Amino acid sequence: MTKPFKPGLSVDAWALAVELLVRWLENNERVDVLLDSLPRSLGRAERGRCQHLLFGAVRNLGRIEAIFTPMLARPPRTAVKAILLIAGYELIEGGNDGHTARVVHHAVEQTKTLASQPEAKMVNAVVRKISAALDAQTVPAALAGATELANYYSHPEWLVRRWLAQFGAAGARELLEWNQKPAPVYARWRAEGAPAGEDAALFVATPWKGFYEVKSGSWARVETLVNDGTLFLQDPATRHAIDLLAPKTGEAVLDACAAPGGKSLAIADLMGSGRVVAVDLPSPRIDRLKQNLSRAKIDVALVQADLLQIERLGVLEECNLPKAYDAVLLDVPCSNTGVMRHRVDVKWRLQVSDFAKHARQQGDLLSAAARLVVPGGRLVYSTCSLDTEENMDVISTFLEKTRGRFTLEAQRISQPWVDGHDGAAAFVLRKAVG
Ligand SMILES: C[S@@+](CC[C@H](N)C(=O)[O-])C[C@H]1O[C@@H](n2cnc3c(N)ncnc32)[C@H](O)[C@@H]1O
Repeated sequence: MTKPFKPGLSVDAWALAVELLVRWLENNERVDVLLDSLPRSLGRAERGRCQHLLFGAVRNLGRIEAIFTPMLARPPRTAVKAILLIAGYELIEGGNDGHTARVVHHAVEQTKTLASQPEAKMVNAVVRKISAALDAQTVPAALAGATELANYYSHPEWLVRRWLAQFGAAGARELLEWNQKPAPVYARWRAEGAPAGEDAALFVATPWKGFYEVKSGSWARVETLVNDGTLFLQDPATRHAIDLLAPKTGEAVLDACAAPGGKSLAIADLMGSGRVVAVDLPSPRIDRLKQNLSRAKIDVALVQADLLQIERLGVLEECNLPKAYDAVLLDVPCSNTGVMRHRVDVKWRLQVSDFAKHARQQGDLLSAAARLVVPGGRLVYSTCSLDTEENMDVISTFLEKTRGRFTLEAQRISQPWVDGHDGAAAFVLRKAVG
C-alpha cells in the first residue's frame, strides 16, 4: 500500500496516480471522486499529469492486464498492479527514442519507494515484457470476435457482445476506438457572441453552435470564465435535449432531474424570462446544482424532492410553484454508455443487469414527469445512453401505457462514431389537449 497524502508534502504526480489507482482497484471509488480528493495544494500541472495517468491506466486496464497476468506466478499486490498498469499505459502512449527504457527505469525506481526492492526487480522484468508484447500486438482484423476486441480495446467482453449485436461489427469497432481516445473538454459559451480578444486563443471552434473545445494549457483562464458564468463545461451532445424542448420566453419549464444543472442553465439562457423549476433528489449533487443555477440570468427555483413522490406529497404547491408545465425535461440516470470516453471507469462498473434496472426506473420517472405536463405541452425524455433498452424501448412502453395521451413528435440520437461527440438520445412527446 502506498503512503497516504500528507498536507504540504511535496509529491509527484506519478506516485499520486498510483495511490489513486490503488484506491480505485481496492474500493472501486469513482475516479472523479478520487481526483477531487487530491490535495488542494497540488499544482495545476501535477494534477493534470496525475489525472492523465490515472485515466489512461483505467481506460487501458483490460489490455494491459491481459498481457501481464499470464506472466506472473501469482497476482501482484495492489500497489504493484497499479504500477504495472500506469507503466503499461505510458508504453501504449509511446514516446521518443529511449521511451521504453525511461518507463522501465522510472517504474522500477518508484516500486523501490512505493513497494519493495524484490518487487522492483519483478517490475523491471515484467514492464520490459509488456513493452515487447505491445510491440507485437496488431489491431484486430475486421471480423475479429468479441474476446479479441474486448482485450485489445479494453472493454468487458459482455459489453462488446452487446454492441456487436446493436451496432454491427463496424459500429462497435468505431465505438471501442472512440472510447479509448482521451476526451477533449468542451464548453458552452454563455456570454453574448463568441470568445473574443485574448480568450479567442483558448478555444477551438466546433461545428456545433455555441460550443468550443478548450485547448490544453488554457485551464487557468478557463476556470475564471467558468466561475464568472461566461461559460459552462458541457459536451455538444447535451444540445439535443434542449433543442427538442425548445423553451420559449414566458413559459413555465420544469427540469425534473436537474443536478448538476447543465441543462437547467441552458434552458434559462434560452428563455430570457419565464419560470424555470429545477428538481432533484436531496443529495450532495444539489450543492453543485445551486452553484450552477446562481449563474443563470433568470430566476430558477430549486426543489429538493423525489420526482416519484412530488405529486402525492404536494411539494410544488407547498413551494408556491405551478403544478403543471408547458415543457418538462426528464434527463434520466442511465448506463452512461454514450459518455464512456469521458467517464473512463463506467465500463468496468456496469453490469448487464443494470440496463433493465435503469429502464424500470426510467419508465417510472417518465410516468411521474408526464403528470406534470399541461394539456398540449411537451415532455422531453433524454439519456446519455446508446442502448435501445434505455431509449426507444422506454418510449415504446410509455406510449403503449398512456394509450394515445402522448404522441412522439421527434427524436434525436447521437452516436459518437457518427457525430464526433458524446452519445445521447432525446425524444419529444406531446401531451394531448383533451
Ligand atoms: C443524468 S443526471 C441529470 C443531469 C442534468 N440534467 C444536467 O444536465 O446537469 C440524472 C439526475 O437524476 C436525478 N434523479 C434520480 N432519481 C430521481 C428522482 N426520483 N427524483 C428526482 N431526481 C432524480 C439524479 O440525482 C441525477 O442528478
